[in-house]
This record gives sequence, C-alpha cells and structure tokens, in this order.
Amino acid sequence: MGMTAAVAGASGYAGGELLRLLLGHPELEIGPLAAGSSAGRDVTEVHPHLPDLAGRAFVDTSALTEADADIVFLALPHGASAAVAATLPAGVRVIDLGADHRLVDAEAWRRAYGGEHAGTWTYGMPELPAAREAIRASDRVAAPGCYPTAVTLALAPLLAAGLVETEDIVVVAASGTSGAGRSPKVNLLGSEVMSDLTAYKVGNHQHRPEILQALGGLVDTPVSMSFTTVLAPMPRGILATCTARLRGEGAGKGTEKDTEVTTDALRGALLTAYVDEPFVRVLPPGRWPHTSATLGGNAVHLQVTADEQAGRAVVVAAIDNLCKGAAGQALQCANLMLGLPESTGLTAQGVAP
Ligand SMILES: NC(=O)C1=CN([C@@H]2O[C@H](COP(=O)(O)OP(=O)(O)OC[C@H]3O[C@@H](n4cnc5c(N)ncnc54)[C@H](OP(=O)(O)O)[C@@H]3O)[C@@H](O)[C@H]2O)C=CC1
Ligand SMILES: CC(=O)N[C@@H](CCC(=O)OP(=O)(O)O)C(=O)O
Repeated sequence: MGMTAAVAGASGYAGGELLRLLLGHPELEIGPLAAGSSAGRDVTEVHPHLPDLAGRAFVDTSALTEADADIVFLALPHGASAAVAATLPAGVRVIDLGADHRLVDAEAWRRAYGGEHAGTWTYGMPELPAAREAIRASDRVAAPGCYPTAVTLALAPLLAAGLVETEDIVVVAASGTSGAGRSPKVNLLGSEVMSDLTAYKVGNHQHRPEILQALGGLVDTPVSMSFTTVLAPMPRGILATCTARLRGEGAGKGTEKDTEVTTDALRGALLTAYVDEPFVRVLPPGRWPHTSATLGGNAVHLQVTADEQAGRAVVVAAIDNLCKGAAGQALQCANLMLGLPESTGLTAQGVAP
C-alpha cells in the first residue's frame, strides 16, 4: 500500500506547487488538502492547472488532526505552523515550508519575524555536509527559505574550501513575485510590478540570519554579509549574485597579480562539492545561469568566476523559488524521511521557453 501525504496551506502558491509534484509522485497518495479561507472550494477553482484534482475540496486545517497520513507538509504563513503541528497525530512526519522552525537562535527569529519562536527542527538542505543523514533520521524538518537555498548553495563550497573570506560577502538577489505568496498586496499589483525593478527590505531582510546560520556552520570564523533583495517582473525564479573576497596573500588589493585563487579553483570547489548531487548543476565555463532554465524543475544552476581586478569571487545561482526554493526541496526531504530514493517524483529538467 502506498504512503499518504497531507498538506496544510494547499491553496497557496507553495502548496499548489507541492500538489503538482505530488500528482507525479509514484509512491505518495494525496490525502487531505487543507486551506484557510478557501476551505470548502474545489481544488481546481484555486489551482486550475491541476485538473486531476477536480472533485477534491479543500478541508479546514483542523481536519488534519484526524488525518491518517505518513507525512504532513505545512505551507502556512510565518507563525502559523507550530499550532497546527501540535495538533497532528504523534509519529507523523512533518515538513514545515515556512520559516517558523529554521533558526536555532530564538532571539534572531523574534527579530526577523516577531512573535514567539516555535523551536528548531532539522534544517532541510540535503546538499550541506552531513545534512542528508540528519534529515533521514528526523521526523520534523524545516525546509529552507527560497533566497537561503540559492545563496547558501552558491557560497557554501567556496567557504568550506577556504577560497573566500568569511567577512564582507555581498549578495544581490532578484525574485519573481510568487515569492511573496498569493494574497493580494498593493506593491504586487500587476500594473505596478510589470516593467519595474526595485530593491526591497534593504538591509533588513528576514532571510539574512538564516543564510548566516547555514554558512556559519561551515567555517570557524564569523560570517558577515550585505544582502539586498530585488523584486523582478516575473512570476517565478530567483537569481542570486553573490560575491566574496578571494583569499590568498594580497587578494583584494585590486591588482591582477595579487590574487592567488583562480576561476579554476573556484569551479573545482563547486564541482567537487556537488559531483554526486542530483539537483545541482555547475554550468560549463562561460555559461551563466538563467532563471527561465530552472522553472518547473528542482535544479540549482551555478556559475562562478574569479574577478581578479576586484579580488572577488562572483558566483551566481538560479532556482525556481516555488520548486527547489520551496515545494521541490520539501519533497526531496520527504523522500529522505520516508526512506525513498531522494529524487522520487522530482526532476532537474525545466520548462522552456
Ligand atoms: N512563495 C515562495 O516562493 C515560498 C514560500 N515559502 C513559505 O511557504 C509558506 C506558504 O507560502 P506561499 O504559498 O507563498 O503563501 P500563500 O499566501 O500563497 O499561501 C498561504 C496558504 O496558507 C493558508 N492560510 C493562511 N492563513 C491560514 C490560517 N490561519 N490557517 C490555515 N491556513 C492558512 C492559505 O489559505 P487560504 O488562501 O485558503 O486562506 C494558503 O493556502 C510561507 O511560510 C512561505 O514563507 C517558502 C519558500 C518559498
Ligand atoms: C518576492 C518576495 O517578496 N519574496 C519573499 C520571500 C519570502 C518567503 O517566501 O519566505 P520563506 O522562503 O522564508 O518562506 C520576501 O522577500 O520576503
């Protein structure tokens, strides 16, 4: 008999992407689908791109208490997950796609999100050192945020290999509008977003502590990072441009010969770290990531160079924020937790054009 997955927040963007993936998953049946204000509506009214769910109605979140599910995905607004998790039957595996259980430091969580910290679950980024084993052994996993997925996977191998300095990292990352969820917001009106690019939450983005926590776990010295997010006029995708000072005697002084770390060394670190990873692709030399190439798939596309004049490594990552940045990564973790092959129901191939 197959295993069953239930979803809270199934009417949202991340929830909808998860349903799309679950429909193609050979080992997981779709159990109760819970929503907030959409409870009672047919799933296809909210997600017309999922016709195979016609006739299925969203239930109220309280119905999950009775759910006979092997795994429950929580795709709820920040602050709402702990109360729902507390009502779930003992022994059921739970993955939180929201931020409630990602941070170890309760004070950092309160500063970023407000309200009380709900606790810390296993961080669900399988590509980090030793993470896969921890996820397999956990029954509670916090799926990483969308920006933290792109930025951490871009920088982790360079920091771990000691090729870049841990301080003075600079990241500018652009996201499509679905990153903000589907509830109507004034700054997301189509007529205002189209043909516009703007920075937002400058110097104050809630994902910075999460990225610092993930990267800080890889090195012995403090990590500092300027992090600027940009809203891009497209529905999906994140492009993170990350730069860090090259290590080595004289690196960063601004002349070519001062720098010891080469592009080949940086590429080598990425290739070595990700050689066996099913969803991370280091692109051939000279080809830079496109968000459009990642859409609909669970892939991360990476490219790196040593900008010797600036004395900095430049590494660029592209992901689909709703797939590898949310639902796909959560399903990757679910496969591990359920003892299934990690890639079950997932693909690294995208949709184009
Ligand atoms: N969008 C993204 O790219 C990413 C999102 N995430 C995280 O996933 C979570 C969901 O995000 P997203 O899908 O974008 O958000 P949406 O706003 O699109 O969806 C929110 C979902 O939560 C439901 N909901 C809202 N309030 C309640 C409540 N009080 N009780 C029960 N259900 C409720 C909504 O139901 P209804 O609409 O029916 O009221 C809807 O199903 C968030 O924590 C987000 O940070 C993580 C990574 C990336
Ligand atoms: C475009 C946009 O507004 N993006 C959101 C991403 C938030 C999100 O999805 O948060 P988690 O990944 O932590 O769940 C933002 O920048 O706040």
